Amino acid sequence: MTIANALAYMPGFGNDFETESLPGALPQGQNSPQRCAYGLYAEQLSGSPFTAPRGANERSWLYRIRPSVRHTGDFRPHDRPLWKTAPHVEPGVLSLGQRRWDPAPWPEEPTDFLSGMRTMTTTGDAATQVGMATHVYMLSADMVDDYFFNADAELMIVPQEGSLMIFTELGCIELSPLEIAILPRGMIFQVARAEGTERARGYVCENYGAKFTLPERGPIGANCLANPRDFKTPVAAFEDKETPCRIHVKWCGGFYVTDVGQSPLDVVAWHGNFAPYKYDLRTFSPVGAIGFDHPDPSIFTVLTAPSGEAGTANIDFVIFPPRWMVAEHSFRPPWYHRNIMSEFMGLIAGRYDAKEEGFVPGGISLHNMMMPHGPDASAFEKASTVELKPVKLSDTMAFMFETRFPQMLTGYAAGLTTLQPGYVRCWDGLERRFDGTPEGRWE
Ligand SMILES: O=C(O)Cc1cc(O)ccc1O
Ligand SMILES: [Fe+2]
Repeated sequence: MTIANALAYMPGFGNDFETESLPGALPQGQNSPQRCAYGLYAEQLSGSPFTAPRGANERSWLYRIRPSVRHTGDFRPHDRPLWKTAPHVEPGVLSLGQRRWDPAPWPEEPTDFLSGMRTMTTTGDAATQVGMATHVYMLSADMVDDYFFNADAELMIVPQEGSLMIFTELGCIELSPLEIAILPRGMIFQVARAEGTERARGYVCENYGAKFTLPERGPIGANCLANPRDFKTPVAAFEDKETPCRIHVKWCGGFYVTDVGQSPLDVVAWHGNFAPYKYDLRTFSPVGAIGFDHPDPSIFTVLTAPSGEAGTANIDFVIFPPRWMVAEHSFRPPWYHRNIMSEFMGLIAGRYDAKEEGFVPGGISLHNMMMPHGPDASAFEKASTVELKPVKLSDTMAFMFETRFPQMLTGYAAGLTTLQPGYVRCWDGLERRFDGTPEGRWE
């Protein structure tokens, strides 16, 4: 990539930003001058209906070398058989149950961010803007003359291995494991490997519904959890490239490609609040049990994508970061539970406290709607008998895409050789301890 600007970010969540990569490129005092500086075209990108209430109204004004109508031609269908969109129910695949996967095998052929995308689960309906899909990406090649936009969804990218350089219409984001990026619906971008990365792997959540936003903090007050200033939006950067390029589109579950004669990443200046951003998970300030018991994992919500119903998210993005465990006279790991929401989990680094083994970095677990789960037998044994000193849980970063809807497995997910056939055996050791005495039986 040739990028006509430095890699720099502006802090804040949902701010109204302004940035220009050439002096005077951004009009002042108005959006649409009769003639824009540098011969640029003004274009509005709307991320909400024009009439959305102020707090939910998102749009940006882009000042670009060509209007984006010149960045599309005829769309040709393009096959991407491993990237699925809801509604998608694979015949013969059972989605009910508890599942766990080791990291998926790397593709034999080189793949880029688009060809390396493999869908694990889908739910809802992209066309009615409800639900989501989960994917893993595995890439060993850069997008060079290929660009992409996703009309179906906002994208959350959660790297697990390798660093990415994401060049969007509004600027560049360098993204490494323990960071996440959000790319707004419809925004054109390109993904390459950052310097020093040969291959990269991670998780993606496609959010078909309302955009991710910060959860309310309630009685926690004005600070902690994810703080707004730790969200970073890139400054304007543009690519002035007049050679044949392709723009790929995902639209209502279909994939299409169109040829253009130049780079669509030609935005020299922009202002507004519909913009990509990244967030470093290490800046999340967890608030937890400093007395006793184990709170609901919603205390670790980084971002939530609301549905129309209060407190019932289309998606909650929750992390399990390093933290002190100090609860007294308590079983400290997650309790056994059944959840009306469904839980897709990934492990970015280290170990997860509810599972002694078998859940490894790059792996996935799925505990679908109302499916019972909790600590494996050895984690139960250990947590039930350990001396309850303050303990630092370090070297750990798991996350959860939790949705109000059941998640449907794809044929790819169900057929992976890395699907662990004996996962449910991890609870086999949870024997009867009831023997009629208040102490129970602990050998
Ligand atoms: O199932 C899981 O491991 C995720 C989870 C963690 C927790 O601390 C409480 C509930 C929950 O679903
Ligand atoms: Fe759970």
